[in-house]
Amino acid sequence: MLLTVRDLSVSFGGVHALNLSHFSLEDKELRVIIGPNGAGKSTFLDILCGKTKPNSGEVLFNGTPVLGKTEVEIANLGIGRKFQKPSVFPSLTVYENMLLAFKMKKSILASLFFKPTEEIDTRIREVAARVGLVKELKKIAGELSHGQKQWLEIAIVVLQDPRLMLIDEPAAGMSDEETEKTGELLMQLSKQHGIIVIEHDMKFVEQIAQDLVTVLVRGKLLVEGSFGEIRNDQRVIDSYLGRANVQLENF
Ligand SMILES: Nc1ncnc2c1ncn2[C@@H]1O[C@H](COP(=O)(O)OP(=O)(O)OP(=O)(O)O)[C@@H](O)[C@H]1O
Repeated sequence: MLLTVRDLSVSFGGVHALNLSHFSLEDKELRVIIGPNGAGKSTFLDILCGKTKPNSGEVLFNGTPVLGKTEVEIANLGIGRKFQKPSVFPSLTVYENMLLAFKMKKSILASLFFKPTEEIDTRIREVAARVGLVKELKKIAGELSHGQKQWLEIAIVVLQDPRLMLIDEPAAGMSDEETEKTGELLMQLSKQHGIIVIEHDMKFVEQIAQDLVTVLVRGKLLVEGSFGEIRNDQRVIDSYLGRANVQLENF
């Protein structure tokens, strides 16, 4: 198992945000987590990357305990996070943004004297090709389309070469074409990385859910199953698919 989670619990001001009895992910598995607003999906990813400290529980990443480690230590262990909100530097080029992914791995002093090597250049071009941004490398990131910005964010996570990528709503705000391209990209990436994706767009979930889908409701695991099982599960329909925040257009 790449990731094993037991009895993970966190509350904010007395409100249980997450109470997850178990969760596990295989190496190179692509898992989609769905659930209504406030179900604890982002909180779960926040705990996995060290942004939020749980009250109790256990998280083993490749056999190593994660809880208690800092965000940097967890990133160095091999867990990379892409947040929903774009965080690329808009005035830098795509290439420069990607270069920063290498600089940020170094100490402040070392980053001042950082010189891109041919190896780094090759790697940037290789990852840019994978996310479909080769022609945009010299473009200012602020001028990219919304979808391209999201792919740049994914590229930056990929450049850190994590064994596990945590991705929050990658298709939010994307056109149908961009959404489909993102799905193809994630499926490609899952050949090399374990991936956990949070998503509301059910058409997109259907495209990428090749393995299990996990449904969280009010901080708890409601059910796990294939996309087909989840879609027809009455408990999932009652607590999520029948509700307003799920994106079911064209579904
Ligand atoms: N930093 C925080 N302080 C206080 N309450 C929080 C904090 N983060 C999350 N919560 C609460 O914890 C619960 C779970 O929130 P979370 O954002 O994890 O849900 P979610 O499933 O990701 O929802 P959405 O689909 O809307 O993003 C909610 O009740 C939320 O208000």
